Amino acid sequence: MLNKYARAFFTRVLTPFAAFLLRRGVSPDAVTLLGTAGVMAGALVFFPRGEFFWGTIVITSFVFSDLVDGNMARQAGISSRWGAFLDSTLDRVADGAIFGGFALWYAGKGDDNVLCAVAIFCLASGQVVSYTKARGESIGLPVAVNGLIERAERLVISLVAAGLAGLHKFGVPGIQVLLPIALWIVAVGSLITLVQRVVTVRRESEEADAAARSSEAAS
Ligand SMILES: CCCCCCCC/C=C\CCCCCCCC(=O)OC[C@H](COP(=O)(O)O[C@@H]1[C@H](O)[C@H](OP(=O)(O)O)[C@@H](O)[C@H](O)[C@H]1O)OC(=O)CCCCCCC/C=C\CCCCCCCC
Ligand SMILES: Nc1ccn([C@@H]2O[C@H](COP(=O)(O)O)[C@@H](O)[C@H]2O)c(=O)n1
Ligand SMILES: [Mg+2]
Ligand SMILES: [Mg+2]
Repeated sequence: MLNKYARAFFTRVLTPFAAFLLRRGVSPDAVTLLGTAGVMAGALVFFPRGEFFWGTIVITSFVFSDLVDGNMARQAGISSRWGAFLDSTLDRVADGAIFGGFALWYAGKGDDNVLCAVAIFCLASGQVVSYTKARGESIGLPVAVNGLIERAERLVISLVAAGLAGLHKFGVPGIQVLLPIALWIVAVGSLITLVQRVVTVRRESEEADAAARSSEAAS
């Protein structure tokens, strides 16, 4: 939903910044790499220590690079297969660091095995959700479904909750409960999305196989 409705808005807002970077000689690949490094640092330095507010601030400063890199490539007319591969692959790395950071907190000082497991489930299911689309497309299917919770939703739900939960350290009472709630929502939403995508791939692959068999029989 966010990919559909919010992308146009962010494209308008970020286009001047992307043009500025291009004028300064920065490449889209450099933005992809630097953005991922920033997200990883924010997630792995701050989240395992329970510093959710500062971790979210650092991650938010870098995560929008994922919208800037493609914007730069399109403006400069240099969109490439390599760029698409690098972008998607490093998305997986960044997501691993974010949910891994939550899991490390709950495995350590956060001391909650159930939430540690939920965070690991969010990490794994998010990766599998993205894989279903990539693998389906690689075998020639359209995978014409996005599903309930795509990457943008996973990030917005968990980061808004983490940022607000982090305000607990500044004296806001009770607010830390938002992070467990968000992780449960992302876990359940990702499971539903996974089922939606698998069902779609199953239907599309049966249709494609049937069409191939009938054209073989006809010839
Ligand atoms: C006192 C307040 C303290 C709290 C501070 C909190 C502040 C802010 C908190 C959060 C901000 C989070 C922003 C997150 C933005 C995410 C942007 C982003 O990276 O989106 C990426 C997404 C997908 O891009 P790609 O096409 O490159 O990726 C593809 C995708 O990954 C596919 O995976 P799949 O979806 O299938 O699982 C892969 O299959 C594919 O390979 C891959 O290429 O981009 C978009 O979707 C575009 C839309 C982005 C919309 C972002 C909306 C942000 C909206 C609001 C944030 C601000 C909220 C502020 C709240 C403040 C609370 C008090
Ligand atoms: N280093 C890069 C990054 C991205 N691209 C191209 O942009 C597409 C992704 O667009 P986003 O708005 O989601 O970032 C990607 O598929 C590539 O075509 C690129 O060329 N180089
Ligand atoms: Mg990108
Ligand atoms: Mg991306």
